[in-house]
Amino acid sequence: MTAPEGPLVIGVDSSTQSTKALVVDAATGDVVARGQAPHTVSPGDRRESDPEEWWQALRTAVGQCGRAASEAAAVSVAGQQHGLVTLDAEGRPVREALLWNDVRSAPQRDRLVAALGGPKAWAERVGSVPAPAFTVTKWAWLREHEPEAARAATAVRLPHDFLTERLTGRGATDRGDASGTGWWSAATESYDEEILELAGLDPALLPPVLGAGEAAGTVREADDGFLTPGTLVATGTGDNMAAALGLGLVPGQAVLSLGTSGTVYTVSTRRPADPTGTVAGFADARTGWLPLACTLNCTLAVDRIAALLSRDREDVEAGGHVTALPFLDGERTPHLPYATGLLTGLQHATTGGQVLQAAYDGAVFTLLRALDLVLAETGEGPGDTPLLLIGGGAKGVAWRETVRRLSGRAVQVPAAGELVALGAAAQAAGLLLGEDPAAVARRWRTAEGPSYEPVARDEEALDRLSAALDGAQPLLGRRS
Ligand SMILES: Nc1ncnc2c1ncn2[C@@H]1O[C@H](COP(=O)(O)OP(=O)(O)O)[C@@H](O)[C@H]1O
Ligand SMILES: O=C(CO)[C@@H](O)[C@H](O)COP(=O)(O)O
Repeated sequence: MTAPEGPLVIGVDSSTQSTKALVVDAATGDVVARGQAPHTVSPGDRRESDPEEWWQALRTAVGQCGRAASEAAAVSVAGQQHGLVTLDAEGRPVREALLWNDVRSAPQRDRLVAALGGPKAWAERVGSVPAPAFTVTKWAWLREHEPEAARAATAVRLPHDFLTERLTGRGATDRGDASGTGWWSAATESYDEEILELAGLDPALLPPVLGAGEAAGTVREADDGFLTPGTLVATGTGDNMAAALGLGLVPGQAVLSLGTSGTVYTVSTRRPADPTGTVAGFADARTGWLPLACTLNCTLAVDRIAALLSRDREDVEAGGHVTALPFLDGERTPHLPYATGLLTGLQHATTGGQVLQAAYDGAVFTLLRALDLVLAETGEGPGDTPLLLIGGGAKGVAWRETVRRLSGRAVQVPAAGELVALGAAAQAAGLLLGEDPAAVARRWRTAEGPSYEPVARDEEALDRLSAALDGAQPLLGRRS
């Protein structure tokens, strides 16, 4: 390997299933070392993970990068959004973190939405109508179901700022991830005291929200050698905000990310405020906005259906009229927290491969429907640049071909696979070099990769999926 041209920086992606770490040459964007360590998520209706495991996974993944990691001059941590981390006075988790895909807080969500005056009030004030994913609903759930745990919390954090604090010893968060809590107002760009009061959360438990380009601190002495004490630590951000940075995204470009969650988003200079709640009006990790829609059932749901059918995930077949809405664990987009999966149109002639293809179609359909609304929030047209396909699923041919067939758009798959970790690395490089991190990523050419021409949109499948969703609303919306 050639010697790096510039200083080294570390980008960390602490997402739902694993932590990934990259050591990157800040001058060229070349990845000089990488590491990865898995996370455990509790099964059943709980979606919880131990923050201590994230910390150990971060140490393992960075440790796998070897000497390059200890030579790095700056580091940044991006994390799965929304998770509720509660800490005691010693900085230890009071209990496991409640994750973004845990829908048990749906009743608390409904009560909070009503208490502030309904969806429109939330959209105008916070930028988003909270889904049960949002941290504020999880805090309300905790206070109701485990009041002793809520009382024991002396600090409330998001996943990425918990990890950043472990590195620096100082609490801090950023506007991007703060915008997914539900208690940060997009209108005033500050914590909303009325909402905190409604949720029963003392603002003193929250970290300061740092501005774009500020440092969270430096790696503290106590950290026994896996990073060099004094290394600069950037604010970090939510994983979707980091991927937007990592792609150097500009208004007019749209992203479809296929991971544990499915997300569609773009960046915008206009502050989003969608009262239907489909589009979350997140802040980005700079000074702009990140209108985004998120589904709960993406790669894991389709992989589960492949496993039920005993098929490889690529073993799909075209044809037939089977329709699947793979809402295995409730769904966020559309807002159907109590939904379960639906299969309709099965016939004697239906094959297993067609059922699997139907699951892909169902997962992609909900994302593409939401993408139209995401783009509408920017006030600009749909744009004619290719749809950027990222996340673990972007490696799959079945995913890519389903997106092409149901979108009718050109699709580009960035060759750089780890856009969240790269975005965090770009943030670290931006801090170190005094540059805009998105400009750093554009200089690194992270979005480049094979492009696939548009194909005719499969209107028949889209109509069938729309009809199935509309027809099944009463069934899918019911609380069992
Ligand atoms: N070669 C592949 N083809 C299709 N899907 C893949 C491939 N490799 C990984 N995946 C999918 O990627 C998912 C993980 O994506 P990732 O973006 O890393 O998740 P997260 O960030 O939510 O932890 C897995 O659930 C798996 O289904
Ligand atoms: O809740 C959201 C976005 O609002 C999710 O996108 C989470 O941020 C989790 O991301 P992955 O682990 O699937 O990347």
